[in-house]
Amino acid sequence: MKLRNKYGIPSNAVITIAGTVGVGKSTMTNALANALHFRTSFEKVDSNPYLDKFYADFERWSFHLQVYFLAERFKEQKRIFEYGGGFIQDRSIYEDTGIFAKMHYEKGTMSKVDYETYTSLFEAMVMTPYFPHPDLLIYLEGSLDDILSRINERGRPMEQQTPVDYWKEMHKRYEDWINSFNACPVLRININDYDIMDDESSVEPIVERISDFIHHTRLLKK
Ligand SMILES: Nc1ncnc2c1ncn2[C@@H]1O[C@H](COP(=O)(O)OP(=O)(O)O)[C@@H](O)[C@H]1O
Ligand SMILES: Nc1ncnc2c1ncn2[C@H]1C[C@H](O)[C@@H](COP(=O)(O)O)O1
Repeated sequence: MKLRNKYGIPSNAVITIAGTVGVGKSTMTNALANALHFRTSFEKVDSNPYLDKFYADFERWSFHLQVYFLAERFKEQKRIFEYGGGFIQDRSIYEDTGIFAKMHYEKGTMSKVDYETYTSLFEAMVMTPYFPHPDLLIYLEGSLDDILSRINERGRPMEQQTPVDYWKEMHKRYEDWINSFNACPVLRININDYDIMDDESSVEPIVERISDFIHHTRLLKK
């Protein structure tokens, strides 16, 4: 029996996976999409025309990269809407502004005027009643050491060449961000509490938690 039926997950649900770089979002996106027979929405990394340049020179490319990600995520949002849901999404649009753009502005690698332009574009596109929020945001959390090991193990050169302080700053910001995030319901999962790489069946307890969560929050909405 499909796990989706067993746990009564609505076929139109939209679940977004959030968390810092390297924490395991893409891996979780694939595992959940396979288990639930949902479609996936991934962010563009290999074909991203700005990412390498951005890591080589934050100041020069941070605005370009944010605008690129915003456009890509918005197109994905439209695709999800057109299919009528049933998606697992790798990273939420909220992290672009709440983590990345804010961090680069506050660290001085994005100018004030660029940040304001970006923020007003984000608000015009996202903070409207027409933008559907996900049914659930799964927040993956883990220790900085575990995450640094995963970044190294994955081996994207531009991330490995980035100073550890960058990932440390991001890790701290993620914790602060999730503690005040309220755009949609949040399910927090510690990366030490599952092992989907070695044991595919360990996704089932996660599906069960998702089911409890979605049913609870849908009941509250009624
Ligand atoms: N549950 C897990 N257990 C062990 N390693 C994992 C797990 N999830 C992801 N990884 C490894 O961590 C690295 C980063 O995972 P990835 O899913 O690409 O992270 P993200 O999408 O959050 O950047 C990859 O090398 C991946 O194989
Ligand atoms: N909005 C963003 N600003 C800067 N960098 C970003 C943004 N969104 C993603 N990224 C970077 C971080 C990683 O190097 C890659 C992919 O992210 P991952 O968490 O590994 O899926 O893009």
